[in-house]
Amino acid sequence: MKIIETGFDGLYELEPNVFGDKRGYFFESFKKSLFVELGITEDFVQDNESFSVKGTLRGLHYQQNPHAQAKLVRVVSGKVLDVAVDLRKDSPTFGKHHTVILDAEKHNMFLVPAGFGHGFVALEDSVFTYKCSNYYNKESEGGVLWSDPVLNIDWGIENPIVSEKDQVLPTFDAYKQNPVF
Ligand SMILES: Cc1cn([C@H]2C[C@H](O)[C@@H](COP(=O)(O)OP(=O)(O)O[C@H]3O[C@@H](C)C(=O)[C@@H](O)[C@H]3O)O2)c(=O)[nH]c1=O
Repeated sequence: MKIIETGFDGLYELEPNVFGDKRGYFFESFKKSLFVELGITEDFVQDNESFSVKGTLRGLHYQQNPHAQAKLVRVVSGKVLDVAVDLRKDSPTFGKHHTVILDAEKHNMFLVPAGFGHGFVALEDSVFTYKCSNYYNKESEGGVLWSDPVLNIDWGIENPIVSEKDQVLPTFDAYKQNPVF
């Protein structure tokens, strides 16, 4: 497993070792002992999967403490642009974001720690899967508006398909008035 630094504390891209042969491929998508060796000690307790048609955008989401979640995300088919925004008010990268293309053919993953807003746009029809270090808790859900110009995220798309809930998330300036991380 190759771990790629992003310049953000706790945020990593991961590239597993993939064994290809005439049948197809094999790789270890999660192995606790290996992650611990890499310094990733999250206790993942829930796995999620979603399917998004090309042009769908989900995010930017988080759960507040004590239900905050680290997420280990990847796509099993298709390709997405994945985005993590640092929402930790005392972080040197507060308000900044990092993007990575998650590609089913590359099998790469993104480890997004608690304290980040997370979202993605499907560049193709995509099946997205992720492990979470805390259970879903509806009352703890929060988010920041994906299109907020203050965040300056280049999603590479003009009119994405967005849920009603995600169209009315607070701006980053509003989040800054009452940060939760
Ligand atoms: C996230 C989640 C949703 N749900 C339900 C609530 C709702 O009825 C339905 C769809 O939920 P949402 O619209 O919030 O799904 P979605 O927009 O895909 O939410 C996800 O977005 C990405 C970007 C993330 O980072 C995830 O943590 C999660 O917030 O699924 C669960 O039952 N468990 C869960 O863990």
